[in-house]
Amino acid sequence: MSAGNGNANGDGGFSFPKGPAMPKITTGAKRGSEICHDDSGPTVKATTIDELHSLQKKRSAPTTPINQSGAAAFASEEERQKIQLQSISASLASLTRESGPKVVRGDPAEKKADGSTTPYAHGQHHSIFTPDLGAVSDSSLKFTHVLYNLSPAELYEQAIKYEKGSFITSNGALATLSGAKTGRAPRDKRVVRDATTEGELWWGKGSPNIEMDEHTFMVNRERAVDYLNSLEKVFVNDQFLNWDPENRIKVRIVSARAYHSLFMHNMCIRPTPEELESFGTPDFTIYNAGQFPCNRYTHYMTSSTSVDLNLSRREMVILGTQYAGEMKKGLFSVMHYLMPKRRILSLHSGCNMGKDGDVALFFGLSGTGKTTLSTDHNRYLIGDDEHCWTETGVSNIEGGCYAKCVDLSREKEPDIWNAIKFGTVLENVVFDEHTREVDYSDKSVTENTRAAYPIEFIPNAKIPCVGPHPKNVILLACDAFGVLPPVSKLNLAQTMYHFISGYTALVAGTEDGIKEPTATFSACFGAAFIMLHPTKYAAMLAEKMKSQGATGWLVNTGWSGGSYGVGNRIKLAYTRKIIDAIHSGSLLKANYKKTDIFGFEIPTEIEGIPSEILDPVNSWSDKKAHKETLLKLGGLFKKNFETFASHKIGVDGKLTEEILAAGPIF
Ligand SMILES: Nc1ncnc2c1ncn2[C@@H]1O[C@H](COP(=O)(O)OP(=O)(O)OP(=O)(O)O)[C@@H](O)[C@H]1O
Ligand SMILES: O=C([O-])CC(=O)C(=O)O
Ligand SMILES: [Ca+2]
Ligand SMILES: [Mn+2]
Repeated sequence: MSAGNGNANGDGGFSFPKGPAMPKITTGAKRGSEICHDDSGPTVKATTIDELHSLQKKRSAPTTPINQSGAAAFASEEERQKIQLQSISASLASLTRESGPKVVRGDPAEKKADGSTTPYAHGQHHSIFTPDLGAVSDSSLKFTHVLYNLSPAELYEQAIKYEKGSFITSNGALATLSGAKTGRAPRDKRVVRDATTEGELWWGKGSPNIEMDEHTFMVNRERAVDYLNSLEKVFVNDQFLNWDPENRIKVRIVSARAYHSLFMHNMCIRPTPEELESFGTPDFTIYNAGQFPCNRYTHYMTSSTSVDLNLSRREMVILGTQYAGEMKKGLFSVMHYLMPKRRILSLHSGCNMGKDGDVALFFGLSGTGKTTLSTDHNRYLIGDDEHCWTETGVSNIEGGCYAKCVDLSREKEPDIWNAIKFGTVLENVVFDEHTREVDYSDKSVTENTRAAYPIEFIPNAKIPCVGPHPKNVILLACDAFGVLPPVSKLNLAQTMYHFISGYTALVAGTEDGIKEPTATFSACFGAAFIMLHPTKYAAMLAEKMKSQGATGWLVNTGWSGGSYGVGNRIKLAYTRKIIDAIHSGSLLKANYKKTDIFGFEIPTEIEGIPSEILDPVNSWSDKKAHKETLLKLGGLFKKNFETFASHKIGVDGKLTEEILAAGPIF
């Protein structure tokens, strides 16, 4: 038994040997022979642990001095915050009861000095707003905490503390789950049909606008608002849409999840502190109560999901789906209504620009390659999904990108790979439980795994995200039939024909319920989001392409050598070479031949690509099957176009005729 060591006693506990007291350890007694060195470095100023913690966080000062001369001249920061909260309280108001909930800024979990977490209206806290009206319901007795435009770091903490399924992956991204819905639910989208929208919007067969009445909208709005107000805290994002300063839209997103707040932080344009100070009233508000279902006893509700757009009220309500893409695409629908009113064309397209200022648009349905191909290391990225084309050029609507992650590889898509880092939202991906390394090939949750990141995460993003008029208009189709050529040069009428047709073989997953590629036609390469008749957008596109002398191209990013199941998807590396040849202008100078049925002009050679794949018939071993499939697809195009045959496109009757003649002929 050695002195100084504890001994196990009979009870399995420890006792110390009695005896002379241990010699006291002294330090620094003899210079040069210390056994323990003195630990008395500089000490912290705090005397209690709470005080120490209070030192850690520096208070955010008002970021700019209050502008006394400008329009937004507030007496004090306190008053400015009060006005801001008043505006948020008004946004959250139940329209059948009180004027708005009591709101307070900050995290309810953050204890105040006196240990309380609930603020009092007459307390000293300066970020409180209490409406004057008396309480007529229990919800008006409580406070709703507002987490206003939180930073990514704060949102990470909120998500990890309070939202199941939130994790930090090894690359620093925030992995989240969107719940039962992992794609948009277009069948659950409703648009209010009222005196104004009745005549303005596209209704009926083929239209994405399934009508609902104003009253039903209010029922759902009340449901969403009551749900949000019942929570201890809500997230509020005040942001912008559209990089064109003259056509910027102010949006407010009220949501219940840090995931949704961070997603919109990344996807919308982030205001500077100065811009936020003078934000004022939003032009459009989203109420995202996605965790809460809609009530199926409500008229027009055919499932427990409802995504409702009311253009007159400038509001959108989300019930029964947590898939964040609904917010992004809901706002896009709004832009598809607002912009054409200003003679601006809104486009479901990616957009990038070369070193010499040549701009290309990439149209295509979900999964056809807009994000993948517009993210090009040799070009400036203007945006990956939603743009406007004005009298002066193009502008991105969004402040971020939303990339598909299925089978993502560092080697094939390095810029997207590197954009997945701290701040990025990673939806529905699977990762190693220990290392937190993401396995992008794992589709256990969904095929439609996504990364949402701010556009500046792409190194060659063009900030501000605007550019001159497009030179090339590239229509992307992922042809599961494998009969469309890898690239075709189109004349204007053909470009319009294919723009209105909007063909692809939908890649699994983005829209709820679709599991395998199937042929789809979606007008303007985004019928789910347009608000007016497709010919309205087509006429504007024709007019702009004509006046700018832009060239149209159709690029098949889908199958080659046979249909889905027999052939293979065209190598991304080949598609990139094709796109390079379009950008450089070399493809315009190539030799062309005309194809049967579709009458496409196809190049006979492109540098870096085996020439035999340029004409699909060469890559099919079964020539008869090829011909049959080509005719089958041609038939599907014809049938789809029937509904447009009776519509005049633009002012020029001649163009309409040309467009009708630009489809497959057999
Ligand atoms: N030849 C190819 N060209 C383009 N993309 C390809 C090709 N082969 C495979 N892919 C894959 O197809 C997917 C294209 O998806 P992308 O995110 O670019 O779609 P998107 O058009 O932006 O759709 P959404 O509107 O839904 O965002 C990517 O996962 C990409 O890796
Ligand atoms: O909206 C989404 O979920 C993804 C997308 O970009 C599209 O489908 O076009
Ligand atoms: Ca995309
Ligand atoms: Mn899209």
